[in-house]
Amino acid sequence: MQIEISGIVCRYGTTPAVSGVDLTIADGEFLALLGPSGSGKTTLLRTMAGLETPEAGSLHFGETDALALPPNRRGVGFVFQHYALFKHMTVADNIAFGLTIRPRSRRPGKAVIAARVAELLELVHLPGLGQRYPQQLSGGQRQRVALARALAVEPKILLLDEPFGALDAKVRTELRLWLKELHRRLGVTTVFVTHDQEEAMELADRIVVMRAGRIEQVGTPADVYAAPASPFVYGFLGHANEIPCTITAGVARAGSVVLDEGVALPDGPAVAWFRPHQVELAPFVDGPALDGMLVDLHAIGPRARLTLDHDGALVTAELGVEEARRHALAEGHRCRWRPRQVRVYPRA
Ligand SMILES: Nc1ncnc2c1ncn2[C@@H]1O[C@H](COP(=O)(O)OP(=O)(O)OP(=O)(O)O)[C@@H](O)[C@H]1O
Repeated sequence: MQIEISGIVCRYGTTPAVSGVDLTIADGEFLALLGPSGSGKTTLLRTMAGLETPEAGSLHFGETDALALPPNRRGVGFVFQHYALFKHMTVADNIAFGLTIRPRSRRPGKAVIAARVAELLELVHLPGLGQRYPQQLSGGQRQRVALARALAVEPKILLLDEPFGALDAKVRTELRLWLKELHRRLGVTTVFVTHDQEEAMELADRIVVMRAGRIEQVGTPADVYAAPASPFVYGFLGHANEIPCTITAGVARAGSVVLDEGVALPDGPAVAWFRPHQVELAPFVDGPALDGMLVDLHAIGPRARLTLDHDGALVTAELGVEEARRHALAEGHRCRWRPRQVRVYPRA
């Protein structure tokens, strides 16, 4: 089911939460809403579910005006961060819940519901656990039950609000892969909220980066990572370094080092951003370098992480442990370095 969001504005009292969002989500797409706390992700998701009413804008699911429908008529399945399972019901009854509360005319018979529950338990890899209660399951298992419950009513749209937020890192990673596979099999249009850029990168077909109630950038994970539209997006997608630079006729320089030769910005001061793995240490084959004092050096598995003090700004570099060893580095040493690649933005 395609989702068409146009000019959505939401406010809590006088607090703006979503300030004019336009977005088209394709049928079958897996879309991540990514952004810092308070950027409006959850409010936008809840608006799609019908749990918030926007003060302006329109929302269509296919040709249908979704805002004209109550939540239970929108054909959406919803999963929250904290497994909102009914504690006094078995896993099977939890999963069946959405079907059993349907009006008699649309309610399937008991045998059909039991078969559907068994099928969903298989789907979420929990066969045979239907008679347990939620407290007899691990956190990861409870989230899978929550997902099975959301899927029971065969939603056209699945809305997930930090579904793995409360779980530990290992279980999160497992469930991510599992969710990706599930989405591939079912093809349900899925929108999920996360503030974890790695989760968004790994799962989503497209990422919507939100900031203060607005969309800052929309694109595939590769696009957003390779070409962040703003320093905000750049900084949000992973560890980032920034150094001042000067632009002259489209060439960005820091000291005598040419950082980029094709900058579409006017002459004058600007800021060059780069990632730790894009830092190169001398000896280079050729060319000038920047100066830095090594203030910290430690290895994390096969990678070495260095912190350089460059004119009072701290720059993080990351290289292979072997390469770091070849440079015979030690804290307190001066290094010559340069970024291999940068993105240049106007000075804020
Ligand atoms: N029930 C509420 N009452 C008043 N203000 C609210 C309410 N819910 C959210 N807000 C405010 O609306 C803004 C957007 O909140 P929202 O929860 O949508 O952001 P978010 O990006 O999902 O954040 P998080 O990642 O922390 O969940 C914030 O300023 C928040 O403080």
